[in-house]
Amino acid sequence: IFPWLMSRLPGPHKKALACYDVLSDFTRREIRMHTERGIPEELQDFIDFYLDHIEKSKDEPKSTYNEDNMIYSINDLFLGGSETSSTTLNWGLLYMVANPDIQEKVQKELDAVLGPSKLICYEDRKELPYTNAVVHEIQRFSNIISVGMPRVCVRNTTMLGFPLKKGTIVLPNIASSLYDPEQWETPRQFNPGHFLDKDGNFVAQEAFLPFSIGHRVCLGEHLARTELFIFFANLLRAFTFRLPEGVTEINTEPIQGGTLQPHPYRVCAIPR
Ligand code: HEM
Repeated sequence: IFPWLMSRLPGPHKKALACYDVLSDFTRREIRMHTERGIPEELQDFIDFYLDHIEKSKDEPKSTYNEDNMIYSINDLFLGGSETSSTTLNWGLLYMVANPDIQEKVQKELDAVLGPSKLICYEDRKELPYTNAVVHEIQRFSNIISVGMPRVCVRNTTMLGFPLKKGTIVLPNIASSLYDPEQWETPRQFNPGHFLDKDGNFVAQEAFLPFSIGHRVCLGEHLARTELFIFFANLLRAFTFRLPEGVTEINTEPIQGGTLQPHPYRVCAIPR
């Protein structure tokens, strides 16, 4: 909120700021490599498109397209796009260890539908309703964001009948939809049945909002959904996940932080 002040105050945030600088240096080097090779006729990636846009809007005095903003945007994609997906998968493996019957059912479905050498793609989810339901339930139950990004009302308004004054800060409570007892049969239990009808077909749910909703909905939603499905299905096709010998307790309580993380845990990945 006060970047100038924060960079001068001592404290643990200094480490985070130093990591951010390392990331920015990496991004700056990538941009330099692009400018040195020149913008190709056929634009290849995000940096090419952004550089092209800086060039096209250079005569617009109010343009916000500049190198600093490009660095912030690229860093946002790295930060928003890496920890979220890996934390969700981290939860997913923990839930599989805690629910070996569900893990086995996913593996049976994968074995029955996919050939052993077939590369798994996102389209396959249509033939794999149970696996798809499990991936959705991992996201619902782990609720990694829990409270979304703050919003400020730009004018006086009402929400669900409550008056809100201009300037009021509103925090979307994502957990309230992911755990809503009126929307989910067993909101506080890991239950892939939340996304299945009585015949075992996948059913999308309106209250499933881990990526939030509206104009500023997660930009990487589609990428994240694709990654989660493909990574999870590949992991369960190749391995069975079990607790190491002698370990009997599983802690599924989250550590509070930027995202809700599982406590560090050990599992055995047994090749199938
Ligand atoms: C499991 C994975 C992910 C979850 C649960 C998630 C969740 C969210 C949520 C709740 C928001 C806030 C939306 C709002 O302000 O209302 C958000 C924003 C955003 N996410 Fe994700 N995200 C995930 C993966 C990704 C990936 C893979 C990328 C990109 C590579 C990404 C990029 C972004 C960006 C750029 C924003 C800001 C959008 C804006 O303010 O307009 N996210 N995400």
